[in-house]
Amino acid sequence: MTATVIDGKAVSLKIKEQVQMRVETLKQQGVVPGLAVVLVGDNSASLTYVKNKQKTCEALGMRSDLLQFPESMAEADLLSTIDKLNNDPGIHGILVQLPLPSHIDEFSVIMAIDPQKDVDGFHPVSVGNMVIGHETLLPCTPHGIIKLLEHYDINPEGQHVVVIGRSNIVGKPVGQMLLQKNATVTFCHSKTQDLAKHTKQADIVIVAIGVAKFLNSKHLKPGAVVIDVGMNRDEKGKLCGDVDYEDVLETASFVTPVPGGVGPMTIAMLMENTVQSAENGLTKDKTGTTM
Ligand SMILES: Nc1nc(=O)c2c([nH]1)NC[C@@H]1CN(c3ccc(C(=O)N[C@@H](CCC(=O)O)C(=O)O)cc3)C=[N+]21
Repeated sequence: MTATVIDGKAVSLKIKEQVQMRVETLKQQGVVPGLAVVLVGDNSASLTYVKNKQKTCEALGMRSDLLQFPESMAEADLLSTIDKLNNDPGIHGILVQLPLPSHIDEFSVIMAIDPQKDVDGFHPVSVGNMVIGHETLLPCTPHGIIKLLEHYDINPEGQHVVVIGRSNIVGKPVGQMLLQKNATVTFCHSKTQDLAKHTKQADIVIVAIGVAKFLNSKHLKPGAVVIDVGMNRDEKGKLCGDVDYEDVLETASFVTPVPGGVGPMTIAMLMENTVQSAENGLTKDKTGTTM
C-alpha cells in the first residue's frame, strides 16, 4: 500500500483563503493587517523566503513592509528598529528573519519584540503560554504540521509521536503542541541511543534535523505517518527533505513531500498569525483588555 502524499500546498491554499476573508472583515472595520519583515544582510536564501512572505501578504490584501539592513548593522540599531515597529499601530506582526549575523544576539532581538506582535511565536512569553496551553500566537511550522494532521484526520490523541530534532523553532514546540493534543511524545536528538528502537514504535514521526534523506523505511513501523520538516539540497542541488522519500513510500501511511509539504504551511500560518494579531488588537481596543 503506497503512502498518501500530504499536499501541503493545497492545505496552505485553503488556509490562505480563510485568512483572506478575515482580512476583508478587518478592512470593513478600518483595520489593514500589517506584517513587518526585517532582514539583516543579503543571504540569498533569506531574501527568497522574505520576498515569498511579502508576495503572499500582498496577495491576501495585507500591508507588508520589508526592512532590509546591511550585514554590519549594529545590534542596538536593530533593537531600536524593533521598538519603532512595536509602537507602529499599522504593524500587527514583526518577523526578524533568522539567522542573524553572528555579532547580533538573537535572544536579545527576540526578547525585544512585543509578544502581541510575535508572529513567529519565538518569544519566551509566547513559548511559555504555548507550553502551559494558554491562548497565544503559535510558531508557524509546528502549527502548520498540526493543521496538516487535522486536514487528513490523523488524530494524535493517544498516538506515540517521535520527534527527531529539538530546535527551539520546530522540534521542541511541535512536541509540546502534540502533547497538548494528548499524544505520547518522545524527543530524539543527536545524543539519542539506538534511534530506530524509538522510531519503530512511532505512529507519527516528525523529522527536523537538517540531514538530507536521513530517515528511511528501516526507521519505521508499517503504517507510520512521516512528517518531513527538512530543507536541504541533494547532490544535484535539488531541494530535498530529511526523509528518503522514495524509500518510505511503501512503508508509511502518509508522508509530506519536500517541497510542497510543511514549507507552504509555514507561510500560511504566518499569514494567519498576522491576522490573528490584528483581530486581537481590535478586541483589545474594544474591551481595553489584551486577549
Ligand atoms: N524569523 C524567521 N521565521 C521563519 O519562519 C524563518 C526564518 N526566520 N528563517 C528561515 C526559515 C525558513 N523558512 C521557510 C519558510 C517556507 C519555506 C517554503 O515555502 N518552502 C517551500 C519551497 C520553497 C523553495 O522552493 O525554496 C516548500 O517546502 O515547499 C521554506 C523556508 C522560514 N523561516
